Amino acid sequence: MREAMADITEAPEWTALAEHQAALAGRNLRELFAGDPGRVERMTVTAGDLCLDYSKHRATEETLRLLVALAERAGLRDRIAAMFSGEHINVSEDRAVLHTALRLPPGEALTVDGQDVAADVHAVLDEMSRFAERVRSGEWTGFSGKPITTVVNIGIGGSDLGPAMAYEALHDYADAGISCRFVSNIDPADILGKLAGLDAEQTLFVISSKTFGTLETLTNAKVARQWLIDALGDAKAVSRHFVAVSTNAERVAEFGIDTDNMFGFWDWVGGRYSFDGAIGLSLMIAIGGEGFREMLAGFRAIDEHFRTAPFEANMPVLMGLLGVWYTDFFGAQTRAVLPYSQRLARFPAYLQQLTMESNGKSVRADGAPVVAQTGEIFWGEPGTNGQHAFYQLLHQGTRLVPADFIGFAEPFEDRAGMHDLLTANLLAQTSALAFGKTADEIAAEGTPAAVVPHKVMPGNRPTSTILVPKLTPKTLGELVALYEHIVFVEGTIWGIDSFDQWGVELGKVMAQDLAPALTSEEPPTDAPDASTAALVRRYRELRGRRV
Ligand SMILES: O=P(O)(O)OC[C@H]1O[C@](O)(CO)[C@@H](O)[C@@H]1O
Repeated sequence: MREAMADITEAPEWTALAEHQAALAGRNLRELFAGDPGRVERMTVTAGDLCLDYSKHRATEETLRLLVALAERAGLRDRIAAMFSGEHINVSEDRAVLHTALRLPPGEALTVDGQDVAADVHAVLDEMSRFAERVRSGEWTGFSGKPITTVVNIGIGGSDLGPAMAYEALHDYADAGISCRFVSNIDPADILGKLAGLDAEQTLFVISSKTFGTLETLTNAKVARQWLIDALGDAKAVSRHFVAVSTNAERVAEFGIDTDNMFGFWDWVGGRYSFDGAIGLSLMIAIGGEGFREMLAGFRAIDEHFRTAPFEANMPVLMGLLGVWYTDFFGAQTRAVLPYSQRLARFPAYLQQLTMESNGKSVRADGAPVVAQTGEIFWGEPGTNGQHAFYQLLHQGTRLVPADFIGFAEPFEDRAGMHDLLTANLLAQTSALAFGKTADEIAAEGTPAAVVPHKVMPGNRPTSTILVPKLTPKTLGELVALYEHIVFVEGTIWGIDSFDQWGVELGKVMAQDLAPALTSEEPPTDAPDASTAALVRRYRELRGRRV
């Protein structure tokens, strides 16, 4: 039986925040800015290369003081120390949570549960680098002796979203002429689409699965293996074209991949926290070991900042606390993440797993029901596409949607001043969201009275703006670590275990149970409920099977 946790909503700090919210609710951002010339300077914080302006939040100095007090009450300081030192803070699985060890600098020691974790991490990184270099230089060839030109990562969830997002973000740094594709869905359209046009002789498959037991990944991997054998006419080709990333050597061997060509990690790395380790192999092959290590340096810079900066100047702490502020004191349900970079198109999808699989929980770490709302719903699209789709609701809808805007000063390429226009749009949006336009201002422009209410821009809509010099391996690492730690801060306040994901298991088991009923030519037997039974019959009818 775990020790019962205190109810955070009963803490005086929570009550103080609730009272403060009531007092602040009637004040808008125009007022908060007008009465406070030092606001922007005070509400700007840097961490590594990231600069966050959080002045456009419905918060004052007092809000931040109270939020920081809440963090202290929740024991955030000790929790951070516990995570970094390898305590088993993933209580439901009795595991350490050590993704931060994946980016420890060479030479720094960390022993956890009697294991030299730092040495293990660097041994795998070195193996990955050696292998990546062999592929990149053409020394590692396919079965027929030709160099590899395409890497296909097969994985799902954390074994896909991280490397897929990072490859798209960093493909300009792919300097060895090797491109990557990512297959995840069990829908055959995914793998068939990604295999189309590939030259089997020059394709390397990286089968990425922490457990090596995931239905989607193993099924796709089998399809890929058959495709390769059909194309090259020899099953012996598999060993030159398949490598694995996993914690489970036994299953890798069972699948038929030589464990000499397996890159390992450990149960103290959660899937959604893993692409800065071996799960990033495809990315490393594309951008090289050096680029990958630059990315790790970015992660590390934010780890250090998170671990050491005072809460008042700590970017992940401030952003996490503001997440709690809107979720629990304003009733906000969602948070938009709006990168003004086409290269970060997959960043919101990546964050969805990172944040929602981590903090979408209704019980606390001690097994008792949560006492507050948890788990922001993350969503977003790159700017400016979102502006022409859903920003209408952000500006004039009835819901409060706090948003993170992410912009980059230096482009990779530019035509006709497009990059400055992109940035101008980011700045315009955050300003319009914050300060809006009043009925008087609209009427003064000569707008007919009947139209004025439709054009009123209420403003007072909170945003963070993160400005980054350039999208590089390092700054991508910084951005990802920032959100990893935001998740941690929120999870700590809510008292939940942010590192398990039991909620995904039931559906997986039920799908396995249902599959025979769909595929058999015999009449269907049991289904779990009447609706599902009827849908099974309908599906079989449509598929021309006996009902
Ligand atoms: O890497 P694996 O073991 O194939 O798991 C893939 C994904 O499946 C999940 O368990 C969710 O279903 C994720 O947490 C994980 O990232």
